[in-house]
Amino acid sequence: MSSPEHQRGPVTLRRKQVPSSTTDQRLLDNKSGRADFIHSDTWRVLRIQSEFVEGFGALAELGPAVSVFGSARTPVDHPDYALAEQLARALVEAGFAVITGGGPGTMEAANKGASEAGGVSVGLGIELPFEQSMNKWVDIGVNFRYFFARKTMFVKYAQAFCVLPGGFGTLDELFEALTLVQTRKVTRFPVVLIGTRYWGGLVDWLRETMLADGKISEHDLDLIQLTDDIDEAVAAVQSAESLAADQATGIDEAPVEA
Ligand SMILES: C/C(=C\CNc1ncnc2c1ncn2[C@@H]1O[C@H](COP(=O)(O)O)[C@@H](O)[C@H]1O)CO
Repeated sequence: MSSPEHQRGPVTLRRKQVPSSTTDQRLLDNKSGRADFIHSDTWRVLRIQSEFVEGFGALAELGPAVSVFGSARTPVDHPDYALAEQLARALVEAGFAVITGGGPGTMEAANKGASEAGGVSVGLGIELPFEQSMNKWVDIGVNFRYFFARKTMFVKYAQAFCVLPGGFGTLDELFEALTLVQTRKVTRFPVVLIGTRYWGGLVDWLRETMLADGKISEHDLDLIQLTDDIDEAVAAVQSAESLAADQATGIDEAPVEA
């Protein structure tokens, strides 16, 4: 007598592996009332997947865009707030949408500048342990539970990064971008630091300590541009197209370092 056989999608189950119920039956049964599965990694994978689906869906038709980073703590009356507004306005005038973290401070300023200039003002919000809402200048907002899904969007939908003075969050975003470009995980794109007084010390340290100690190459430092001038920042952003074209033709090729 042949043993019972059960097909579960591509999987064949025999003997003791044959289940006593069908997949549909298990799906529709809710008798146990248990809900702890929502805290399992398997369920989280689906939530993570849905963040990518929603993010890609919301931003797929965005067009050319620049991600603008900077401190969540910049007060409205701080010169950096005005600088971020001015930068976003100039980016919109140059034909770019502006993407921020959707929060307060510099993010709010950039969204305000972009929205008031009639451009597309995007906020990629993040769920935080304390109450936090998207700033009122965001016109397309997507909220994320997971930092890494959100960070993918900043890179995927931007032609360049502009980085205003900021803290840990800003540095994280800056160095993630630089690492992605350095390791050629993304096509080379401009990373513009705005604020020579604030960033100058960091750039000096990168050159005098990190480069001098052989932890990065001269070519890696060339990825960063430092300026106080908004027009210069926008021009650097606009160089993204020619950078991409150079890379496609191999002009920008530097040897991959071991
Ligand atoms: C701490 C405060 C608000 C936090 N709210 C944030 N909302 C959205 N995005 C944020 C927030 N805080 C950090 N980020 C991301 O990091 C960058 C700013 O971090 P920094 O440490 O302030 O430099 C920013 O670009 C965001 O993407 C205060 O109310």
